[in-house]
Amino acid sequence: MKVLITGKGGQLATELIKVFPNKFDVVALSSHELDIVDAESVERSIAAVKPAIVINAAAYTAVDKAEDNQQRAFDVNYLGCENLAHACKAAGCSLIHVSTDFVFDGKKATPYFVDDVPNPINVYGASKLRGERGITNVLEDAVVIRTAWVYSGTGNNFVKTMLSLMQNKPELSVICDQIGTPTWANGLAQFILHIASKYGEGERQSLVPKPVTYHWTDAGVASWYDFAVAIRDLGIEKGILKQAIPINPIPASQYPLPAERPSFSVLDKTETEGSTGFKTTHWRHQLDKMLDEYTEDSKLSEGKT
Ligand SMILES: NC(=O)C1=CN([C@@H]2O[C@H](COP(=O)(O)OP(=O)(O)OC[C@H]3O[C@@H](n4cnc5c(N)ncnc54)[C@H](OP(=O)(O)O)[C@@H]3O)[C@@H](O)[C@H]2O)C=CC1
Ligand SMILES: Cc1cn([C@H]2C[C@H](O)[C@@H](COP(=O)(O)OP(=O)(O)O[C@H]3O[C@@H](C)C(=O)[C@@H](O)[C@H]3O)O2)c(=O)[nH]c1=O
Repeated sequence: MKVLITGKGGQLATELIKVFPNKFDVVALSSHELDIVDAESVERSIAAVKPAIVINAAAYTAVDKAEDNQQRAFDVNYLGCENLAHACKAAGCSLIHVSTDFVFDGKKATPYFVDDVPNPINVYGASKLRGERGITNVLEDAVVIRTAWVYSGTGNNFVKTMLSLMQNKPELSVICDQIGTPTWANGLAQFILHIASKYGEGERQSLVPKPVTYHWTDAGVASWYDFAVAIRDLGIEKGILKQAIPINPIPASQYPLPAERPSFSVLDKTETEGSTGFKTTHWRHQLDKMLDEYTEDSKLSEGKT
């Protein structure tokens, strides 16, 4: 089965390429090869590749920059999604799209259900919500997967930022009153593979009978502070870090940023686990595995093995 992945080079696309087995004919295209904002580019690529499924891993993910680049954030995260949905509909292929916990305002104190009412509090979240709706309004068998706090060995993310700061700073202050769930991009890619594998199981050649939204993160709950402490402690244990620098828990009010973030954005996965049969793994266990892989990859690139 042919699968087209957008956003090649990003964290998720990189892991998707790794986890999809050979029985899938995977074509991944970078933003230079397929610009999702350009409707013609989208139509051309889908017509040329003829995929059964498109996985949209392309997005504008710079949360703070989006506040000043609203137009670009909406172009990529909304128009780009609509372009993909229309092209998939015309070509008769299915679309798996990835969205975010930042569609919620964070005012709940218990995990968000799929049908809780979204109310984004920053430009990035608002653009992603428009993207979700742009897709589900057009495509009958769209799959939208909301995830959160994604990290991997590729690109920019909290884990790599923390490891770098922990090697260069005497101490760190990290927000303790924003609560969510870290998610290893590799686990998310495995979940997407599980969903893609269901293609064609039903009567129609489609993924699902009607548009569906899943919540998918790793299991458990953490503040950015908890996450930073785990990164430090596992970093020491694995020899990535030489010393354990102090980490001070601070409120978000003491770390002002251009974009406001939800103070609580844990996603409830029980419905997703029940309907897909795919189980989440605790974030700390996933972080442990990611750091092992990261250490191995660093050794390889330094020619130490
Ligand atoms: N990172 C996170 O913490 C979270 C991410 N998500 C969602 O998960 C998905 C994957 O995120 P992640 O892998 O982390 O993102 P990355 O920022 O790592 O990668 C995004 C990719 O999208 C590409 N891209 C940007 N604009 C376009 C465009 N116009 N056309 C085609 N490609 C484009 C980028 O290419 P280039 O570099 O060339 O611009 C890049 O390769 C996104 O939908 C994101 O919103 C959800 C929750 C958390
Ligand atoms: C570097 C640093 C960050 N922080 C805080 C700021 C922020 O609230 C939090 C995380 O910062 P980041 O900029 O890495 O993450 P951020 O861009 O907020 O991450 C979000 O990205 C988008 C794409 C999503 O969809 C979300 O799910 C979420 O993952 O850590 C500290 O408290 N201390 C520090 O030293």
